[in-house]
Amino acid sequence: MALRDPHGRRINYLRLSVTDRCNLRCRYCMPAEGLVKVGHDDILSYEELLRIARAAVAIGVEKIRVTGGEPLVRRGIIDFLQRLEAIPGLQRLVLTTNGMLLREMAADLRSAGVESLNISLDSLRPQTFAEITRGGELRRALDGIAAAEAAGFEFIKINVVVMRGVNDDELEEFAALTLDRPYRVRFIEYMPTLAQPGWEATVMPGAEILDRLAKRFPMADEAPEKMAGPARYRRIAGAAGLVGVITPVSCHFCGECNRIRVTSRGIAKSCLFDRGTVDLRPILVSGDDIALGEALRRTVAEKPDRHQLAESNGGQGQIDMARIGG
Ligand SMILES: Nc1nc2c(ncn2[C@@H]2O[C@H](COP(=O)(O)OP(=O)(O)OP(=O)(O)O)[C@@H](O)[C@H]2O)c(=O)[nH]1
Ligand SMILES: C[S@@+](CC[C@H](N)C(=O)[O-])C[C@H]1O[C@@H](n2cnc3c(N)ncnc32)[C@H](O)[C@@H]1O
Ligand code: SF4
Ligand code: SF4
Repeated sequence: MALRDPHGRRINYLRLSVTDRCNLRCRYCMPAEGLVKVGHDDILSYEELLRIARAAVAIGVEKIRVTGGEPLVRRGIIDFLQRLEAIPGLQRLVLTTNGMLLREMAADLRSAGVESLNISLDSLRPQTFAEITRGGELRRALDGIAAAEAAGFEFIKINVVVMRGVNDDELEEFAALTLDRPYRVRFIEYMPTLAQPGWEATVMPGAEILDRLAKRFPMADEAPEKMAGPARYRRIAGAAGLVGVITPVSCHFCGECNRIRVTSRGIAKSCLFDRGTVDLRPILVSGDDIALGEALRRTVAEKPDRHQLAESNGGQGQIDMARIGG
């Protein structure tokens, strides 16, 4: 029977963070010095992550998105993904990455059974890219995307966090990438996850982004994909790919929320912004996988109907994106 939360939403999607480490330090996600490192013993083993994934599938999860930190920096990730993909009942295994290691790993990800990739890319200009990521090399990210295509990943989703005054002058250039490539370029509203007074000035609302693009390109709405996340898409006339917006700040897409999250430290979260959490570690130690499923059901039962970002959390700095995985 389908898994539903108390608000009647069907929950079939788990975002599983496998590490909080990262090879970049994006300004909107991490402090300059990085996060206080969690010891290897505090991070769940692959065996434990697999038990959680199996328990989740047993209660109704059909799609798992592996995330981080940066998931590709964890050693042994390919073998783990292969085992994850083999879980009976799991329909879709997908992954979000910053692309830095795709040049070396894209082909193995494909063979491991990862169905599609979401790749973060916030600028097409080397200097802006380096500023946002605090030292990242644009060439590596672009080579990573090319390697993913060469490995057979077809509909690559490109995540662009739009920040007014930082990269909002590149919207049209990003949208133009979809003209002859089948990318899904998604413009994401910057979320105030780190303490930042005056964060509102940095957010460019999705509606404004679409208005800007409509001035330059003729576009039509596209139907959402199955088991999809929060992006809403349009297609520029004649384009191979799609442009989309993800609007966590200006527009509540919470009414269609379909997901729960588990961090690499074994904390199940009912909502990206909510502090209602269930610690899975004591249950993992007990070895009782039925209880693990029950704990995940409790997480679903605690899902709020929507986030309170605009009302309460904004600029307070309590959302640890790199640990939660977005
Ligand atoms: N507010 C909110 N933001 C989310 C949620 N899920 C993803 N996001 C944000 O959306 C952006 C893109 O996330 P991705 O990891 O690419 O995943 P997605 O777009 O949800 O995934 P698919 O639709 O499965 O491709 C990130 O900035 C996430 O933090 C959510 O449930 N709530
Ligand atoms: C936390 S990252 C983890 C996966 C991987 N390291 C990556 O960057 O794709 C997942 C997504 O969250 C997004 N994200 C992180 N902090 C954000 C913020 N403050 N506002 C909007 N999106 C954010 C990133 O751009 C990325 O697309
Ligand atoms: S957004 Fe992704 S790549 Fe950037 S610091 Fe956060 S985890 Fe790392
Ligand atoms: S903010 Fe929370 S309730 Fe809203 S879509 Fe995201 S996870 Fe779901």
